[in-house]
Amino acid sequence: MEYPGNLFVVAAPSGAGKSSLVKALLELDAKLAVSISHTSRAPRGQEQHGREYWFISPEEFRSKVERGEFFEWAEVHGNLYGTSRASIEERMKQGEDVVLEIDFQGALQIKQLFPYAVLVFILPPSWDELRQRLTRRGDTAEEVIERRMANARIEVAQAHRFDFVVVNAVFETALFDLKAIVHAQRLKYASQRRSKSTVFKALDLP
Ligand SMILES: Nc1nc2c(ncn2[C@@H]2O[C@H](COP(=O)(O)OP(=O)(O)O)[C@@H](O)[C@H]2O)c(=O)[nH]1
Ligand SMILES: Nc1ncnc2c1ncn2[C@@H]1O[C@H](COP(=O)(O)OP(=O)(O)O)[C@@H](O)[C@H]1O
Repeated sequence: MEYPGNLFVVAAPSGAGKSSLVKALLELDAKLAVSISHTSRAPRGQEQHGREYWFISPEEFRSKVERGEFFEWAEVHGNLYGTSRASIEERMKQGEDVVLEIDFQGALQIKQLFPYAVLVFILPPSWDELRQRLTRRGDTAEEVIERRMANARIEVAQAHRFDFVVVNAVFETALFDLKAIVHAQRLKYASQRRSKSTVFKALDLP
């Protein structure tokens, strides 16, 4: 499948800082939009239906899977998550850029479907720091933290299948790396079209 916009996929073990980094990236870059996923997990804290996720029941999720409404879906930490076609197709058809913040299984499914998608894996600087971030966030029970730490080892073992790996030690440095990846991809894509105006647009020099 091919659409005219760029597609960026960001994955990371839980607590590595993916949501904070993508949020900061979106604030800096008005041309990027994040896709809102569907999930069968219950909302946490201040989360709102249609803002962080579309929260639906496991039964609704399964019937959407059967109707072929997802580009990809996966079970993560015991809950179901998926990227619906409706959430990104329209935007991509318009040639706009989309970021998917999903787990590594979903990222690899997206790469099969959209070989031009740019896959970025966010790494924590150490296992200890990952545990501390999960604990500091304060919304995750101790036994859940243990499960996430165990999953993190499985997830990090897949990092070599990604196009880029960004280490989130110092937040601003990791954000800078992400910005560089987005910029480079835009430029590469624009130059493939061999038009000066698209190259200038990608460089923010319209
Ligand atoms: N495959 C897939 N994974 C998703 C999707 N949406 C979120 N995830 C992943 O599901 C995992 C759990 O997310 P969440 O429940 O928000 O918890 P968090 O890891 O603490 O932020 C994270 O790795 C997300 O990236 C999706 O649409 N598809
Ligand atoms: N570079 C960093 N240094 C220290 N803490 C960070 C850094 N990046 C993110 N955090 C913090 O770590 C916790 C997990 O980040 P979050 O973005 O929720 O992770 P994820 O979406 O990957 O689960 C949050 O409390 C966040 O503020």
